[in-house]
Amino acid sequence: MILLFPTHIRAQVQRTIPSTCITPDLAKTFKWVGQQPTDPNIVALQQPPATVVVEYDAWASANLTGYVSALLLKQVMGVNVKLMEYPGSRNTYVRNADGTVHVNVEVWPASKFALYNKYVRQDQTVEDLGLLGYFSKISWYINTNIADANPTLIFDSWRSFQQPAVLNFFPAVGTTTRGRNADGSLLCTPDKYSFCNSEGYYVPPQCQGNLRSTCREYWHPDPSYSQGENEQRILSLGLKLVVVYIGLDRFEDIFAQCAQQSAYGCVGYWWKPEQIISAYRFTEVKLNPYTDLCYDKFDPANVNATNELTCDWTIELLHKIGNAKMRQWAPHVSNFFRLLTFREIDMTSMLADYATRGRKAEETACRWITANQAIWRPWIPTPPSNYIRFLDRLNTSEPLSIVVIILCIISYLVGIALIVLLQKYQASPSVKAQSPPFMTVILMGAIIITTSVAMEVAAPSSATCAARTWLLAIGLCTVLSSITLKTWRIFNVFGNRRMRVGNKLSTRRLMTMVGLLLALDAILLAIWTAISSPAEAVTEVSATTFTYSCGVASSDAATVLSILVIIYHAVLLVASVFLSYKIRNVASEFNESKYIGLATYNMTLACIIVIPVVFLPINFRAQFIIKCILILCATIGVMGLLVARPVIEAISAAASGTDPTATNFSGAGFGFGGFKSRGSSQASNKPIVSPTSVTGTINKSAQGIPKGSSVDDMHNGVRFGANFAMRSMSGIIRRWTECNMMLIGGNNPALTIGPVDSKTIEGKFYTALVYAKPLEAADKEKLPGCFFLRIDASTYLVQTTDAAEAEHWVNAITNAFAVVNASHSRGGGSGSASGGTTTVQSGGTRSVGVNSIPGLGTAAQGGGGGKKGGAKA
Ligand SMILES: NCCCC(=O)O
Repeated sequence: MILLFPTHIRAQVQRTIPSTCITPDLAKTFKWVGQQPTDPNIVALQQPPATVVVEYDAWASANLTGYVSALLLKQVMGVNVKLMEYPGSRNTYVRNADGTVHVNVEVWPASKFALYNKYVRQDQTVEDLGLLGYFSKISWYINTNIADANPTLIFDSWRSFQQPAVLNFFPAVGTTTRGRNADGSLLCTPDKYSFCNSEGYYVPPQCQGNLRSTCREYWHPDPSYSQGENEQRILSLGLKLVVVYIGLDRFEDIFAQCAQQSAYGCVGYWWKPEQIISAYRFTEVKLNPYTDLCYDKFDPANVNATNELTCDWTIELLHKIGNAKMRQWAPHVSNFFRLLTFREIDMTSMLADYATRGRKAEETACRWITANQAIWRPWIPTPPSNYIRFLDRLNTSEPLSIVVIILCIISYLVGIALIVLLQKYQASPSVKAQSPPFMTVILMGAIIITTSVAMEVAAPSSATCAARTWLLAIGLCTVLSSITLKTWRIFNVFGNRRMRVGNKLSTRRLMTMVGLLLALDAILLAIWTAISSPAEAVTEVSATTFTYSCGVASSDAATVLSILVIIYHAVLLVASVFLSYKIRNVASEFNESKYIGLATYNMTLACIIVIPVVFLPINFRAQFIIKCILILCATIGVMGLLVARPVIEAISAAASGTDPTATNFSGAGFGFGGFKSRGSSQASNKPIVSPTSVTGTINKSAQGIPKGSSVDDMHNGVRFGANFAMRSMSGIIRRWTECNMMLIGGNNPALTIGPVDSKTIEGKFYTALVYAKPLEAADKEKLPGCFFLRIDASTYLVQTTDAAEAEHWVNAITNAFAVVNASHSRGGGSGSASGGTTTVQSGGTRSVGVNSIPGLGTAAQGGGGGKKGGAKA
């Protein structure tokens, strides 16, 4: 059988459910509503869903059943009910299956077996919620008065409608106005019901053409009710009737009006139980008794002469149907509808009340509820044990919150202190080299992130939930975009050999880019906020406790937006990691790739842990502390590695007087600022090379040489530098150290570095793998007179008097070690580095050690002046 579902274009109506019927005191006894615990921490939560849509189809008994169930659900069980009246019943299975409605309280099954099989048995998208309790039957009725007024004629048999003498009492075709849909179209049109003609009538062959005037009107409220059955009966029984579809809204009045007079007859489709049948005088028309066999020959989709229907309707046992998933998401509502049953007397008494007391279904339903508590009381299920749950929320005075608040305060103080110190030391090379404007922006980002963590302590609400996400995202974007763009500039200036655009990447330009990235982030966040509507949401903690956490509307669009926001920040994070990796070998004062790498590693690790922790179903306190501590550690780490480190270097340099920008230096320290004013080099003592007392020797040789200057001893092939400043290019805090340097040329070259402070630290003697390199142009301006010295794998910055002096040393070292370095590279490569280094005792009295000159890296331990490994001394 083909199932046809005509489109219902008559609008459905939402009915208002009164809020006063059951007294609050009575409702409270069922323990679903009105539970007001004295402890303010106990909150009674209704189970989802917030809204259950109850359908009833537009006739009186269903209207009453709908109102009784809606009033009880709303007022006794606290469920939000939307009560919908539908004009046609046939699509109720589709509506229940797709969730447009959740329940239909009164379904007439006889004409819907095929639908039942499809949706309940096969698809299982609709659930049979059981019998409603009262019986029903559809019939043809005539007004009793016409039969009483004409006792010689028989009106109440189907055969009467083959008799012209009887038919003469009934309205001629076209007398009664046809019903229309809200859009003005006729109720029955051929596109929706194949049996109807374009005039909106069903006209059987025995009434077509000239025969039309011999036929009379048969009144039908709606073509979707018992679809095709009336039409096939008229055809199969050869009745002289044309079906007029009047519409349910007018049918009752027209039929009741007919019942109250005897001048004309009317025959139409109606049913019991129903109020007009009991309130007015109607007589059922006798049809052949119902048999299954009789209905087997009927096909509602094909009303024609090849099919047949000649018998009566069967008695129907009405039932309830509902959306199959309701059992999971609203078990208490599903249980209520399973238990809902009315006796015959309940419905007939309600219909009588409805007919006689103003036809207001909500009032009749309320009167019945008030008078029949004993009947409906068993329908109300007992609330589940977890219906009332304790609210367990994070308190600002509990230890976890206090720990987070203290960490936030520390983070704020570190951030603010660093901003102040940045201002103070902005001219110091170690600070200046890292671009103070970027460091300030990074600190501001860190402070914004800290604020987002502080918001975690505040109770969730629409405002705090949105603020947490906004602050975290904007803070992250500020930090990451600053790091990325700063690193990008270094990459382009020093690392990217193909694209030298360094000069174009001014700080102002890069700051504009940071602003653009932030603007894009803000746009993404604004769309995310509009679509996701962040707000507090109930989260189960246990069977008896719940908490409020931040949640978002669950929709595909919201998920996509959340993923986009995460991807946007992940891209910035990956970009900063990638660029810091790319510049890892750039030998520049600007290069802090190691620290950027460490900072981004911290942040990546925090994200890798925080994101799953936020989504995992773990205890909200554990979530809170893990999330806050990780974010704060990463934030403080970023401030420490990228800002505090150069600031501490600057403070340290200023304190020791080795800050090249310092205008004054203390007597104990070494001031590069004073170099240039110390005059020209002058020859003095000839250095004596002795492996056993190198430091003492070069320090003796340094006496009398102006600080920072060099002398060449051409006779011995020695170049001597006094009071240079040296600093490692690696290490967290890189301090300048004052030292003397002696380069010995010839077949066995050697570089001796001796600390000026020879009483407390030791010197070194290098015989191979010693390289020198000039600074990049950008560095030269900031660090005048400096060159890079690479010994094995460690790189140092050495500052001499001026650029010419630095260049001289670069050339001298490169030339002196050219042959030895080449043979080491060919032979053992850099692995032989330690073999080229001998640590010498200071003053011949001190023991040999590692890290003997702070800031100059680690030297292999050597004997008292002996050479080790592959060194070619
Ligand atoms: N009350 C009559 C309903 C008939 C039908 O649902 O088709």
